[in-house]
Amino acid sequence: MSDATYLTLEKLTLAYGKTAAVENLDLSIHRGELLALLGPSGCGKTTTMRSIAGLMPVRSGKIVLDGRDITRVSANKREIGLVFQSYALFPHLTVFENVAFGLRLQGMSGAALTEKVEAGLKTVGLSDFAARKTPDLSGGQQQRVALARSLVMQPKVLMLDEPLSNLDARLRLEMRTELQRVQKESGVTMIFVTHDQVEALALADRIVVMRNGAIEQIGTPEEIYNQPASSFVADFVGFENITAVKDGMLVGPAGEVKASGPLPQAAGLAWRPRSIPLGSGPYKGTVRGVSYAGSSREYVLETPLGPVKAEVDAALPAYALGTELAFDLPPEAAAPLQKMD
Ligand SMILES: Nc1ncnc2c1ncn2[C@@H]1O[C@H](COP(=O)(O)OP(=O)(O)OP(=O)(O)O)[C@@H](O)[C@H]1O
Repeated sequence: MSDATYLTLEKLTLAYGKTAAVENLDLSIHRGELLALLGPSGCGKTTTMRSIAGLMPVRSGKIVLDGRDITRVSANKREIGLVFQSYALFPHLTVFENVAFGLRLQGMSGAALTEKVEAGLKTVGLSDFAARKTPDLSGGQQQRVALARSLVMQPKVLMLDEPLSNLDARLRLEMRTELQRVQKESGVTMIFVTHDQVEALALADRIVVMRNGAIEQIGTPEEIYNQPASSFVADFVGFENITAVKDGMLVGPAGEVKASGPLPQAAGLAWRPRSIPLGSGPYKGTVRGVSYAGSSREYVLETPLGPVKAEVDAALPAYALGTELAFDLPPEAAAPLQKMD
């Protein structure tokens, strides 16, 4: 991956009729990068991806790819590949012919075609399946065909819409690794859309968290996971305890308490359940929920701030429902948030 900007979205506004789905979006993507567009349903991920592919008109703003303004260039002239959630394979054609399809449309044939298709199938690990019809493949294999079919066209950018959502849990893990490998080996710039934070964290070089048609935060998986900028991102990546901060107080949905230590410059603080010490600390809460998760137990405490979630090692003695427990919300163990809802 190089640092040079390869694909740029400048003040991009996209709308359906009078309703803006994406507004004033600025984003720079590097060559060879694997970028995730992450966000809840309706935040504008698909709309953004469709506009890059040329399938959604741009209301205002600009899309520049490899130094060329492609804002008004038609989809088939953009050199951008798209792998849909449904794969959209031709069921009556073999794997080989599915992968060859776009190349044939370009007029390629004979040995050159065979060589390209075989290389594509090899990249995705499907060399032995060239003669099969696509309905006789597993979901993961069908996805590999869709991937090979796009890769052989040597797109400048390959976009994938929820690439793993149709696969079962085991295949999803396998395809995650596979996608990463193919991307690193082919060096193709990839953008994938997902609403699954685990998938985005596992796969992407950088994550763009979207919300209501705008970017909430951009960062590496580590930055998004450990240093969420806002309560929205914190909540999205599993910080289940979030308080606002005001005049030395922690402010929760039900009330406020004095902070147990010096507070950083921040609008709020966020803790994952495993950062909450149980059994000691200046605050008191009552156990209202316990759930066992193999190696740990998660407790929901009723507290003056509102519900607090804490996760402790399952090897420790369990607390019964109704037990009153001391706990802490140590500011030094929290992620400081710059923006609160
Ligand atoms: N064809 C359409 N006509 C009108 N509004 C639409 C259309 N498609 C999407 N929208 C609206 O545009 C906004 C962004 O939708 P988009 O599909 O880009 O979100 P998304 O983040 O991809 O969601 P999902 O994860 O559910 O696919 C939403 O408010 C949605 O209701």
